[in-house]
Amino acid sequence: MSKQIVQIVKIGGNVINNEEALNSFLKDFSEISEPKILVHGGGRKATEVSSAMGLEPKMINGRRVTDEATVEVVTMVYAGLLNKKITAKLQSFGCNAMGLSGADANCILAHKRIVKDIDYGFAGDVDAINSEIIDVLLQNKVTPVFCAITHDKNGQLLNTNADTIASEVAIGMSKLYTTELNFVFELKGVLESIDDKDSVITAINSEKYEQLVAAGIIADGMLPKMHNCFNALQKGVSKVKIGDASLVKNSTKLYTTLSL
Ligand SMILES: Nc1ncnc2c1ncn2[C@@H]1O[C@H](COP(=O)(O)OP(=O)(O)O)[C@@H](O)[C@H]1O
Ligand SMILES: CC(=O)N[C@@H](CCC(=O)OP(=O)(O)O)C(=O)O
Repeated sequence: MSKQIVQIVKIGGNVINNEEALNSFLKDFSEISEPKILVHGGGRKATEVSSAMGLEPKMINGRRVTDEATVEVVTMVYAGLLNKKITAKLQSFGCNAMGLSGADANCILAHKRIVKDIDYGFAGDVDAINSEIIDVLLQNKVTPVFCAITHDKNGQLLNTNADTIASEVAIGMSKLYTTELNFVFELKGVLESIDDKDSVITAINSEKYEQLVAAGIIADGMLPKMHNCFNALQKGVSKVKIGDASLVKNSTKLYTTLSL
């Protein structure tokens, strides 16, 4: 018997910061009939709040350098304000959402990110997804809403790229379901030219990806996003798409599909 489909949708910080776009996206998301999981970022809001508090935001290769003060700010912004706001909005659209960090029910276990020559501070890389507990929620028609905060089981919270969380949750759930992963952001897809918002590259495989990186066409936050897309495909996720909010409504043919 074929496995049931679960839709994993990741929403980025630029859409979250636009109240109208966020409401419209969440309404469409709540209408997805299959079991679904939402993962949200909020990097833009965290940058605003950090700056207002006199902390200088620093990103390297699309990831935030997270010192002790910053991990407190991002926990307040991601696991507090944004996670609860999104959950409440989903409830208003009739979607029984439950907002979670990776520490809740040990859903997402991570370790401090160690990369040669770069100290990212309290940034996390994911080790394990508690797919059994997530499945209990799905079986009870509860929609998990994950923010970008994980933990290390020693009491340390870790700031974790939300694209990575989406991809790891999709991989983890692939044991039990056929998983489809959708990255929703403010553009229509991966663009050939960042100045031409309609120049969507509709299909990218691993070879094309390497060419696009070498040519500098894929940069900044798109680097970890694409890396996560291919990681997901290699580890059992069935479909990966990148596009704007119309992706969840199935109302557009213009988006990027990834393949190995
Ligand atoms: N070729 C490209 N196509 C689209 N976006 C790109 C490309 N290269 C770099 N980017 C940048 O990547 C950003 C998306 O990454 P990020 O900000 O991390 O997304 P999200 O909003 O999902 O968190 C885009 O806003 C854009 O500025
Ligand atoms: C370690 C790291 O980079 N964490 C990210 C988590 C939030 C995120 O990914 O938000 P977007 O999806 O809106 O970019 C950050 O703090 O920016």
